[in-house]
Amino acid sequence: MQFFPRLTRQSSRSLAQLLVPVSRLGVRSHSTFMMEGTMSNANNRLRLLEERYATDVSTPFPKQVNSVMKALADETSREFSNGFMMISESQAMLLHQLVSILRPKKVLEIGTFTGYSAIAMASALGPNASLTTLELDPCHLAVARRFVKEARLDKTVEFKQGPALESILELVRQTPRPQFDVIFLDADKGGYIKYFNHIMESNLLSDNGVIIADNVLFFGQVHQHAGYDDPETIPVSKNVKKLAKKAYDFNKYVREDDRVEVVLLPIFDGITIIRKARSKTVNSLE
Ligand SMILES: C[S@@+](CC[C@H](N)C(=O)[O-])C[C@H]1O[C@@H](n2cnc3c(N)ncnc32)[C@H](O)[C@@H]1O
Repeated sequence: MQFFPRLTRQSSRSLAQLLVPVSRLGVRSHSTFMMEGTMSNANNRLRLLEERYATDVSTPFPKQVNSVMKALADETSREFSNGFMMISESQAMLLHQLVSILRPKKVLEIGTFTGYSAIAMASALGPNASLTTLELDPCHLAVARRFVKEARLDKTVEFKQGPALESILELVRQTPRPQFDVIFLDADKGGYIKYFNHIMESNLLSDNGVIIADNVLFFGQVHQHAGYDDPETIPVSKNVKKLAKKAYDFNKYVREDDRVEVVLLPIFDGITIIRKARSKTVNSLE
């Protein structure tokens, strides 16, 4: 049940090369690799190097957004003490790739922060497609708006400021009621079950749509709630433990909900991909 790859005997020779301060790795902070202080683990350092390698050999974002995204990531890491909330570059590349494959007409993001994931997804949308993103904090939103404009995506991205639940209810009241083909769930972990239920009950997810829920292995702590003891566990704050428990509850909840089928991927900080169970879709033959 290891999230990070274990070092083998052969790879241990290169361990010395990995024992460098994280600051010298030239990486920015993000949610994938935990907060400072948990970086003492050699496996984590290996993972950071792999992340850099992975982005190097992946197709960069389209030219018109690439430099904007770099500037946004730099500013977020520099100006926000909680900059680690932003997804990593390779996770952003994955979202961009998924949107390119799925070709959604409508995307909903719950948890904008400074707009990094919104730009990653919106820059993959086709003409006439749109992304709506929900954010509580006006300071986060101000940065997001500025960079979305800079990326020339301001006609594609719609922002809604306020508690996500209120914005979801506002969407439910719209006529016609929108349906989303991709929903990226990345706000307060304690709200995940509530948001998921409103999405399902109000039919905000299209029949072939997907919900992508982030941080479902919250800082490597969630599996421990399920009784998977990790002898190398790193002490974490009460708050991290509390939020991990919320992620644990969400994972259990969606797994037991027969309206949906789910797969939890042990990549990044854990992502779950959720779709409607075939028997529950309008076009079902059953
Ligand atoms: C993990 S960050 C989102 C990161 C973003 N998707 C990215 O990759 O850059 C979570 C965001 O959700 C926002 N948030 C927290 N609680 C919220 C709520 N109840 N309603 C709306 N947004 C909320 C936070 O202010 C924060 O900006």
